[in-house]
Amino acid sequence: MDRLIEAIDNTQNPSVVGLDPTEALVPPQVVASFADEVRDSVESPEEIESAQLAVAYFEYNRTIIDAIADIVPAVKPQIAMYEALGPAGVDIYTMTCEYAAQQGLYVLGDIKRGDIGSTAAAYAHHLNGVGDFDPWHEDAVTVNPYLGTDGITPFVKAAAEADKDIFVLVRTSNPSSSELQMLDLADGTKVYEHVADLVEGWGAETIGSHGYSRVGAVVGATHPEEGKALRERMPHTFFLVPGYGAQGGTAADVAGMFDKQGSGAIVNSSRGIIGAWKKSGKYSESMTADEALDLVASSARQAALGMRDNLRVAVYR
Ligand SMILES: O=c1ccn([C@@H]2O[C@H](COP(=O)(O)O)[C@@H](O)[C@H]2O)c(=O)[nH]1
Repeated sequence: MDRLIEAIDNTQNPSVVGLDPTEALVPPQVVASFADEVRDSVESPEEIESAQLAVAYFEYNRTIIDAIADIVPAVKPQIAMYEALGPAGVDIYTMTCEYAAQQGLYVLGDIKRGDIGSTAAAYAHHLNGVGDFDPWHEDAVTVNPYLGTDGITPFVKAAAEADKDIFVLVRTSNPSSSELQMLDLADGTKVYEHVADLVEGWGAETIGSHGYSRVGAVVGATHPEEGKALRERMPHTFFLVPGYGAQGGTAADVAGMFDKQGSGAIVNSSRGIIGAWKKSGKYSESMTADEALDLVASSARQAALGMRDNLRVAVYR
């Protein structure tokens, strides 16, 4: 986690921009501008739509990355948005991760994998690659702990080998998260608290020079009180905090998830940054693709600066 913490220190910005493109978030003239290019490159007419969206997603992502790379430490591409397009989308996911890494950003792949040990070992190649080849270009991935220790150990091992990190789901931001996570166990703890204790244990051998291990936790901005209590309970665990912005979380809600030095967490916003152009009031259907991308860039930068400034006030107090 040392590299992430140093990137946050360098930017004085504990936020990560989520790259979660959807068809509704990319201006239509940008998608349309790739029609001729993909028509000549696909093997069958059925592939045209996904190929066209995929190249449009990459242009959109590159525009956003260029607009924010000097002010944020990290990006979090959500692989589901890319897998939804099939192989063309997966290619764009890896190209996005590579491009972001080339711009000096820490790349947190939101892949939420989890399986029995042998299969988890295969998923863990997201971190340690294939021989010397790193096809994914991620610095960290998210992992689902539902299968327990043997589903996590391969990721911890791969992360240590490759000098990378993982973030394990502990208290997620979504409305139904309490159905399982808030259940009471026989010893009086909640399920999510038990997972939190496991996560501290899974990371114990990998604590870096800033006091945090390679095994981070996902803690939703929508649970401020539980997040604050988890900060105390998990002194060596760095938090990835989604749920800011579009899901209702605020800077005040996440403040308690940071440690006394203003470290210990990074807050994600996806739609709130990459979709800011839609709320700018400046968009017009008559814009060219280049004009629309300029608006995407300026709106994303403005939203990212606003988030940074709000977090600075709430966290670096
Ligand atoms: O508990 C969780 C875990 C992951 N996510 C992911 O974060 C982003 C949030 O997107 P917004 O547009 O900022 O709401 C998305 O990729 C989720 O899959 C989460 O929201 N909550």
